[in-house]
Parts: sequence; structure tokens; C-alpha cells
Amino acid sequence: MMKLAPSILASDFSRLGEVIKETGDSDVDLIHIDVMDGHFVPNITFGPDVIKAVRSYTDIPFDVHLMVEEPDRYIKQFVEAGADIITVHVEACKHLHSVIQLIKSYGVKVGVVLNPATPVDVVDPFLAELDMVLLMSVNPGFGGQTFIKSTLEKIKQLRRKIANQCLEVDIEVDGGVTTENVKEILNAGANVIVAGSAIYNKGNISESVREFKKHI
Ligand SMILES: O=C(CO)[C@@H](O)[C@H](O)COP(=O)(O)O
Repeated sequence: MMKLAPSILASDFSRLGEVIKETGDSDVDLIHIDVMDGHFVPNITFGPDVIKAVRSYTDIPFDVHLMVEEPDRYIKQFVEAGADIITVHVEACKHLHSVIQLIKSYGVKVGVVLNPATPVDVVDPFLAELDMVLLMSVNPGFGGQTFIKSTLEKIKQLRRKIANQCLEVDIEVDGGVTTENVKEILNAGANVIVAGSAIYNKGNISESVREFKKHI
């Protein structure tokens, strides 16, 4: 089952509440929220207070992608703000397994994120403990970049690992996904698609979602 997670990074921040409502009222499965700290990535976005402020605008699950150094310092705040799934970068955690355990201890879903240069094998020791692996298909920090093609091979490798262990771990792909390449990404084995510019740069959100889904 393919899931669509629009990334609000590309949306109009001056009307964030309405954007969340309009997105939630469209045919989407998750709302992808990019949290950037200006250290792990060279950009700054929003923190838990902003997420808390918009949480009541929809019931659609919030998929919170922490591009933050040592994210364990903030997990509790993001859970309290209303995150349903929290993903952390393997490159940003000093003690990755303890961060996974910490997130699970709050009863929310957990995922790890791999940058384009990080090999898929890093998930081997704890794949069975995860709900999702997010493969970045651009270097994190900004929307509107071009999809890195080598991600397709990483998706296939990861799908094989998940199938070999008979697990039900989602593979999410984030960065440069468009109506032109989404089919190839799904065929490689991804089942959760993040799309920012492809959804929010075209005016009406529901129409963009409907149009995007025609290509799946
Ligand atoms: O996390 C990130 C960027 O760091 C992504 O979520 C982007 O926001 C995706 O945007 P598009 O590439 O779809 O415009």
C-alpha cells in the first residue's frame, strides 16, 4: 500500500494552519514535517511549539523528520507536540540504538533516516525494531532539489533486507520526487513518498494531490 506524505517545507508558512487543514482534507496518508536546527543541516525551520500550534487542524498523522544534532534532547517535546512518527538521522545520533528505544518508550512510531552517502547496511543491527526507514534522495536541508538516482539501488537493497526477514518496515523516500519519477521509486520498493515542491508549488493542494496520485 503506497502512502503519500506531503512535505510542508514547500508550503506557505504565513498560513500554516490552513495549509495543514487543506492537506489533511486531501487524499494524503501522513503530513511530513521537516525540523531543521541550523547545525545538522544549514537551514532552520520550526520546533515543537509550532507543531503543537497546528496539531488541531487535522487528524492525519504527523511524520516528524528531525534534522537535528543529538535529537534525544528533544524527543519528549516533539511527542508532547503531537508527533505520531519520529525519524532521526543515523548521522546525527551519538548512541543511535538508545534514541530508538527512547522514541519507542513514548509509544510513538520510530524511523531512522539515511543521508544519500550513508550505506543501507547501517540499519542491520536494529531493522526489526523500526517502523520505517527514510532514505534521503537529496542532501537534507532544502526543498526543490534534484532526485539522486543512486537512491534507487539503495531502495532495492533495503526492500530485500526487509523481505528476507519477513518484516513490515515502511521505506520512505524524500527529496526530488516528482510525477515523472515516482513510479520508478515505487517499483524499486519504496511505499511511502514524501513530496514537497510537487504538491505545494502548484496552487490548490487537493488538486495537486489528486494529480500526483494519477501517476502512481
Ligand atoms: O527533508 C527534506 C529536505 O531536507 C525534504 O522533505 C524536502 O522538503 C522535499 O522537498 P522536495 O524535494 O519534494 O521539494
